[in-house]
Amino acid sequence: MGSIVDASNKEVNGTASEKRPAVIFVLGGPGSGKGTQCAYIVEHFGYTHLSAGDLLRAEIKSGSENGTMIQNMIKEGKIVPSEVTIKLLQKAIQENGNDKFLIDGFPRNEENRAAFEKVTGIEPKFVLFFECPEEEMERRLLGRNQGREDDNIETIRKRFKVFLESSLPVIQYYEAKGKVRKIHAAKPIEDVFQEVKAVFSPEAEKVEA
Ligand SMILES: Nc1ncnc2c1ncn2[C@@H]1O[C@H](COP(=O)(O)OP(=O)(O)OP(=O)(O)O)[C@@H](O)[C@H]1O
Ligand SMILES: Nc1ccn([C@@H]2O[C@H](COP(=O)(O)O)[C@@H](O)[C@H]2O)c(=O)n1
Ligand SMILES: [Mg+2]
Repeated sequence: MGSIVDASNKEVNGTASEKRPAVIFVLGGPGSGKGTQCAYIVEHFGYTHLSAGDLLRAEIKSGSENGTMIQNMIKEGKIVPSEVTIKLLQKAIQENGNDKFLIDGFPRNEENRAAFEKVTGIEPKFVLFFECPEEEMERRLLGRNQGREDDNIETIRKRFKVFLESSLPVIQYYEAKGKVRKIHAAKPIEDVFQEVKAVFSPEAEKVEA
């Protein structure tokens, strides 16, 4: 697996057109537990986890020409132009041998969603949506302690606003298509994973097919 095809299934990168990878979008507010649960899904169900935020942070560290722009956007809780994020996701998919991916924190707005679909022709199998109250997400982010420049109260409030205004409409778009699998995320990590596991069980996946 590895090459990316456009919507007409023509080759875009890599070798001749191959089957598109299976993609699950993992969405939810900042601090809802997306990364934490993705790590468990990887362990139990063999997916590869790609976090859009992690890819953008790695791009800053790499000294790329886009680094300063990305850093400023992240500090302000803003959404980086789709072109930049999609290139990073495409590269990560291409470089990986797996054929099934969890794409965490993407699409973050309508522009992300439409551009990804247009460029890759990939429709998500389903969307995992971690629903969590803001007060709980705020508590988690302020206690995360991973040295993230956006885990301060000022930026957290901006991220919540962007989530409500730009990301929720994307979830509603997929809801209308019957693709959203909602998870109640304001529970202990293990309890959340029990709910996640049910979505990934072979029986549940059969219904998706
Ligand atoms: N169910 C939970 N209960 C309590 N704490 C949790 C739970 N899930 C995750 N956490 C903790 O909350 C913090 C945020 O979790 P995580 O990084 O998984 O969230 P996220 O949705 O990926 O956030 P972001 O959008 O900012 O990347 C971490 O410190 C994590 O250990
Ligand atoms: N599709 C995306 C995803 C993320 N960003 C930027 O990165 C920040 C951190 O994202 P996390 O998922 O790790 O919380 C986010 O606030 C955005 O600034 C983006 O632009 N586009
Ligand atoms: Mg995360």
